[in-house]
Amino acid sequence: MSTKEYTAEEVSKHTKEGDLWVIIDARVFDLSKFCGMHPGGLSVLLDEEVAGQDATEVFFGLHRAEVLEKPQYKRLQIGVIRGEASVIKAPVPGDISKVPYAEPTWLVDGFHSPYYTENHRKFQVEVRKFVDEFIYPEAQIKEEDGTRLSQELVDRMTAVNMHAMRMGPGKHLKGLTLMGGLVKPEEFDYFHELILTQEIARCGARGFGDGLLSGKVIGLPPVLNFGSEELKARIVPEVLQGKKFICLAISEAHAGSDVMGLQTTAIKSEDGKEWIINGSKKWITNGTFCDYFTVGCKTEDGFTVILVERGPGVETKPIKTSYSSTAGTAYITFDNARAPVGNTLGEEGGGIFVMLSNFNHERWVMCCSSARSQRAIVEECLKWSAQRKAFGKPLNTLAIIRSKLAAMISRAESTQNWLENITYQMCNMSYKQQAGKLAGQIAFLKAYSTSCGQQTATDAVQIFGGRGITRTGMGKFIEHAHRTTGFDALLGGAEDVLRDLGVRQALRSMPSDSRL
Ligand code: HEM
Repeated sequence: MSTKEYTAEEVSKHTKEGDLWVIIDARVFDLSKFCGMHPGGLSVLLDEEVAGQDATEVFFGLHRAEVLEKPQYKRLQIGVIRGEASVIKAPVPGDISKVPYAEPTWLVDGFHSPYYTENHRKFQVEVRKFVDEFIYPEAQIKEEDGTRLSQELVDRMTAVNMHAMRMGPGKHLKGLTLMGGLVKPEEFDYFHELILTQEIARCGARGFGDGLLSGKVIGLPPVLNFGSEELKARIVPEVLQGKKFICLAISEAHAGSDVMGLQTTAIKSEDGKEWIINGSKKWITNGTFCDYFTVGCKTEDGFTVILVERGPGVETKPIKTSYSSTAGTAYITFDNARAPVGNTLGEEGGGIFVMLSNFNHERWVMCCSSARSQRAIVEECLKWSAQRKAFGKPLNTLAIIRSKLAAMISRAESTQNWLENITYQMCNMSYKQQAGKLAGQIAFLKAYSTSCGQQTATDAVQIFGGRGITRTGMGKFIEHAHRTTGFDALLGGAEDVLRDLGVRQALRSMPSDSRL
């Protein structure tokens, strides 16, 4: 990048097609060759308030700051304005945003939290750097081109044992070096996991977020908690090292939230050594590229969960959903597929228990990312409404816009605060206590956070106008959030089902001796 100095007067001499300069944030750009290729057209650049002038305000009203950081545009800069300094800072990997409410309060200067230790804080710093440097750039590319995440990124995550950390605290972390030794395996708790999940959610790429092996986050726990020692020894290390991939295959064309309505069957072979599985599964995240499938099946004794390996009789086809195919969402058919009886997870007929024990953690993970995604939208709206002018004034001078911002901020803050409270309970309750006491709390929080997320996305579209429904440019994250918040609201249980579950749990523990 050239640091050659110019005066505003020198720049003002270059105002024609073929000889066109502009100033943006004290930086001088030569657009002479580029102006014919400018996606916004030539005429806007030849405007007398733009050509040869300081176009900072108009530029930032129309482009995301990252445009100037792209190599093909960065090289258009030929110098700087003498005696002036740039004020708009390019984001540095790992930075904490200074925009109000863009970060949860525990990361904001001057705020305190009873929940996060020094170790959580150090962990957050390292995870954010990792995400900004390695995950964010790939997320943006893959969300668009729809291809599967790269093995290079999988391996980078393995090097710091991120796949294992995403499974939460537990025995599977024993002996592993986490984040270069920053956290001891026995100290890793649900707040570390919350941090990890929320930092990844900042990428604003919902399909990629699922493509980043979220199938493993929900598909591996039944193996870890209910698989035989032999099965775990064979499967778990290669999955946590990113060499093999696993997903959870429960929902079907026939039934989703109604687990007992599932129709995929598993019957024993004549010699009793194998399961023979027939049926289909739908909307299976990561299914297109998985080696292992944690499958819910109807068996003689009821409902049983079985680990099926990719092989004869197993076929996966991509399903086109409204988010990116990088998520690997699949329709899976099992036609006389076989799995050893030793691959049964939990008791035969005890599949409901296996599933239910999985749901709390799965839903809590979704709450973590939903809370953080909402906050990212709040940041986008605060920035946009400050830099965009309408009727000659910034958008945020309009009371109706401020009212929408108030509602968005309140939703993001309340979701995060409730989430942190539940996370604290998880850190302090036994597994059994969590199952008994937190299923309702987590179900309510999941329904609450995803309904907040949907409302915030809808409000954000109103604030961004046409850009909120445009896949590139200023409103690209708003368009994306609006198109994909519905996934959060469905996966892991539809909102109404979860609210009802929460109330039914509460009713079960109503004291019989209480009266008005
Ligand atoms: C270094 C200088 C510039 C570069 C590299 C540049 C690049 C771009 C790019 C990549 C887009 C596509 C949309 C996006 O990705 O954000 C765009 C759109 C646009 N640009 Fe520029 N631009 C420059 C300067 C300007 C200036 C000075 C104006 C002044 C009016 C301008 C007006 C527009 C308009 C009106 C659009 C269409 C925006 C929309 O569709 O919402 N550009 N520009």
